[in-house]
Amino acid sequence: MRSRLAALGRILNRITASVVILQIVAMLTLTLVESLRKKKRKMRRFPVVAPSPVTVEDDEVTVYTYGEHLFDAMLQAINAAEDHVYFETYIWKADATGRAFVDALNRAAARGVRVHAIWDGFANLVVPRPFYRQLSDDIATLHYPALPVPWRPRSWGRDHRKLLCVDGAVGFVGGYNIGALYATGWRDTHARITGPGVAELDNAFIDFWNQNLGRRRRPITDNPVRGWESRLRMHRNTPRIQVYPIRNMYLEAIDRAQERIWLTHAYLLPDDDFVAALRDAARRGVDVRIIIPERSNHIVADWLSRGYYERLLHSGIRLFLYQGAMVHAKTGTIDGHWSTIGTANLDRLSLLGNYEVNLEITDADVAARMEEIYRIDLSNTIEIDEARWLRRSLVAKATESFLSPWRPFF
Ligand SMILES: O=P(O)(O)OC[C@H](O)CO
Repeated sequence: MRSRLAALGRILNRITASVVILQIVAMLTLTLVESLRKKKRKMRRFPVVAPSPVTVEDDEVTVYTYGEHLFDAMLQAINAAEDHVYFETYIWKADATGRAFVDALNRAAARGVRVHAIWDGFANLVVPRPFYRQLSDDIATLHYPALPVPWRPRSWGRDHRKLLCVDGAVGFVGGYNIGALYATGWRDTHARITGPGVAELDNAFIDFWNQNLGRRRRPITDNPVRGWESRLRMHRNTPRIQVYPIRNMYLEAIDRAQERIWLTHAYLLPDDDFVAALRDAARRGVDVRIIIPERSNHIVADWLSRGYYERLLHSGIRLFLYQGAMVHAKTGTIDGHWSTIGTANLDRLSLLGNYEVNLEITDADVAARMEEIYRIDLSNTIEIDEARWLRRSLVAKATESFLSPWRPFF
């Protein structure tokens, strides 16, 4: 009996290993085919909204939806810096845009501005090290380690944040990484803040820096004063202390919604509770819409994401596929009151894995701007029709199911 069980165990192990290998082969094949197709695909223009500031109490919030506009504003802020620059990015490409940031940071350091720069090691594995060596020795840097300590799960999170703070007077946060492709080819969203709300961003940067001093870095001793009742609040996922408030921020806002929940997300792989919250909202009559890229830059993520569509559509949630360009935004706006612009995707890596920052704004004027942007984005989408979606090919359905066990890894 024991030997039969052992034999059965061996067979099961082999089947499991074969399925896993097949899944990996399938994902690699999809990625390879897509990368060949991508080379032939032409980038298309997409509608954008000119940035203009919205007043929120003593702050001003400007929403950026086009990379060139944003990068110009960021470089302008660095060029005008007099006291300090805190710069943090997930991806920092070694191209013309990346170099423009190196040059601006170097110029700021050369005129005596205190400059700190952080970038993620894993996200930039393909970027040649000499690129970062162009940064002046006067700049305090943190190349966040590419490899975590395997036996310390708290070290597994990537630094997925995108932040810039200048002189405590102006700050930027949102989905944009630094690179030429993002300047013109991707539709993303970032916010620029001026006023006391910048302290929220400063504080987020300083905490991260001071938690990662290592042996050679000096702490930042600034202590930005943050208001208790501000309409602008920063939520920070911090794996090191096992705190992930961004998921909760979304769930709470979704739970409050009475009229509309309009989300735009690059990668849609929500957990079951998140899906349940959206479905509950749709069932109580809330207009729930999600804009997602028709084709993102990660084809495997797209296939995993498609596995959710049926359930979402069936509950009355409307899905809109963004056409001709990668939409990389991580935003939401609810009921004309609440908005968020941040770095967190709707996937496990962002909601329960990485360092992330999301700005939560409770303000009708900002929500109106976000809705205006949403309507413009909608004009560049095609809505998924539930009946047609149900008729998609059997191969497509099988691929979605076959890959679905990998969702928790994204
Ligand atoms: O991780 P994100 O959301 O900054 O997106 C980055 C792209 O996926 C890079 O391939």
